[in-house]
Order: sequence, then C-alpha cells, then structure tokens
Amino acid sequence: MAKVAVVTGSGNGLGKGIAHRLGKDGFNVVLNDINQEAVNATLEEFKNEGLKAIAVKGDVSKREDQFNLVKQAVKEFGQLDVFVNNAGIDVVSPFMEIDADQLNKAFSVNVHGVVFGTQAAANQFIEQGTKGKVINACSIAGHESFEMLGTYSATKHAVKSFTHVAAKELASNNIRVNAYCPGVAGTAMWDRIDEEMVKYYDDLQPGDKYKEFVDGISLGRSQEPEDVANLVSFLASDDADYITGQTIVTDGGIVFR
Ligand SMILES: NC(=O)C1=CN([C@@H]2O[C@H](COP(=O)(O)OP(=O)(O)OC[C@H]3O[C@@H](n4cnc5c(N)ncnc54)[C@H](O)[C@@H]3O)[C@@H](O)[C@H]2O)C=CC1
Ligand SMILES: CC(=O)C(C)=O
Repeated sequence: MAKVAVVTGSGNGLGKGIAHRLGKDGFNVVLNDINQEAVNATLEEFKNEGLKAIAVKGDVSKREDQFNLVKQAVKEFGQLDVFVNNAGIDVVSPFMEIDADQLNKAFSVNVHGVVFGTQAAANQFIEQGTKGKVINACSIAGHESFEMLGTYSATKHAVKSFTHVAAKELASNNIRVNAYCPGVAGTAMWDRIDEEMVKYYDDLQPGDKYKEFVDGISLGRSQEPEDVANLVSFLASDDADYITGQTIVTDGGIVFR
C-alpha cells in the first residue's frame, strides 16, 4: 500500500514543491491550505500529472482543523505515514515596533500550528501502531536571529525547541520528529518580506533587500522549492529512520552550524 503524506500550507511555495516531490516519490498526498483557491489549483495540477492527492482546507493554528486534516487523510487513504508542518507566515518589524497583534498572529500559525499538527499526527501514528514521521518547517532564522525578523525568528527558535522535545518524548512510540531549515527562497513570503523591509530605508528600491540576502549565499543563487523538497524527501524516507530531533539547514551556505 502506498504511504500517505500530509503537507500543510501546500497551496503555494515550498509546501507545494515538497508535496509534489513526495507525490513523485510515490506517496498519496494530502494537500492543505487556508487558501481554498490555491489548494484547489494545486490539486488540479497534481491530478493532471497523475499524482494521487486530495485537498483539505484548514487553518493550522486551529487544533480542531489539524485533527480534521488527519481524519480526512485517513478516511481517503486509510493511514498516515508522514506529516509535514510546513505552513508558516512572516512578520517584518523593527524590535521597538513589535506589537501584540504581530506576536499573536505569528506564534499562532508558526508555533501553535506545529504543536497541534504534531499532536494530531502522533495521535494517529500511536493509534495505528506504526512508525511515523513529523517534519517541521524551521528556518535559518531558527538558528540565527535576523534584524527586522525578530518575531519570525523567535517563532522558528520555538519550532526548533518543539522539534527537540517532541523527538525525545515520541521516540518510544517509533515516531521521528525532524525539521528542515531553508535559507532564502523566492516565494511569495520573500516578496512580502522584501516589500516590508525596504519601506524602512529611503535609499532602497523593491527587490533590494531580497538581493542583499541572496548576495550573501555562498553557493551564489537563491533557493528553489526543489532544494528544500530534496531534504524533506530524504527525511520522509526509510533512509532517515535513524535520525530524530534534528533541525537541518539547507541554505546554500548562509549560516554555518
Ligand atoms: N521562503 C523562504 O525563504 C523560507 C521559508 N521558510 C518557511 O517555509 C515555510 C513555507 O514558506 P513559503 O512557501 O516561502 O511561504 P508562502 O507564504 O509562499 O506559502 C505559505 C503557504 O501557507 C499557507 N498558509 C498560511 N497560513 C496558513 C494557515 N494558518 N493554515 C494553513 N495554511 C496557511 C499560505 O496560504 C501559503 O499557501 C514557512 O514555514 C516558512 O516560514 C523558512 C525559511 C526560508
Ligand atoms: C523567510 C526566512 O525564513 C528567511 C530567514 O529568509
């Protein structure tokens, strides 16, 4: 029987790339996004390519939506093997302007989302009595805190911490919990980050902050969704069975850990 993978926030960007790769790897894929239009369009593309997939709309910050996502996956495909907590949002703000609304929004999607997704997946793995894999979206910002990305960086440090603790607590249930830490990928997220950041500089034009970050990449190019998907594909595979609690950087050489 084909294995089953859920990828949250897979209507666009890195999540779409990851879901596509897992589909090509032979997984039945459960797409998820808060954006119904995006996830439906992605489902259509995948189906046209012959990939086996369904789409479930949901908000990762809502615990009930995460449990429903797992329920729908099992209802359609009979089991769950891999759960990728990919969905995340950005926040750009100088430290002195961080407010409660920014903190609440970012933590509720990036951190609550990962905790609730992990709980929903682990609950299912334990019920099945099978091994399972949870793979979280961290970031280089989970290893290093970037100016103007203070709240976002704090959420990704929290993802790293929850990856560690979930890996420790769930290992006895045969569940591995790891994270991928991308660098700078030109998705809609970076369009927004650039747009917000350049507003704070009189001498910068749209695109300049993105270029500055890309110029700092040792391997000399921005990240593609496929680069991230390569790592997630490995973490989802049996070859990664002896790895747990790791937050692995894939950034072309920005932070060195
Ligand atoms: N783009 C980059 O350079 C990097 C991205 N990351 C992380 O990778 C993950 C994916 O990032 P991107 O694809 O660039 O972002 P993106 O903004 O391009 O796409 C994110 C997707 O998640 C969905 N989403 C947002 N909130 C949601 C919610 N509450 N529930 C369900 N879906 C939701 C969006 O509708 C969108 O389709 C995020 O966790 C991000 O923090 C980490 C490092 C670098
Ligand atoms: C979006 C993101 O995580 C960075 C650091 O580029």
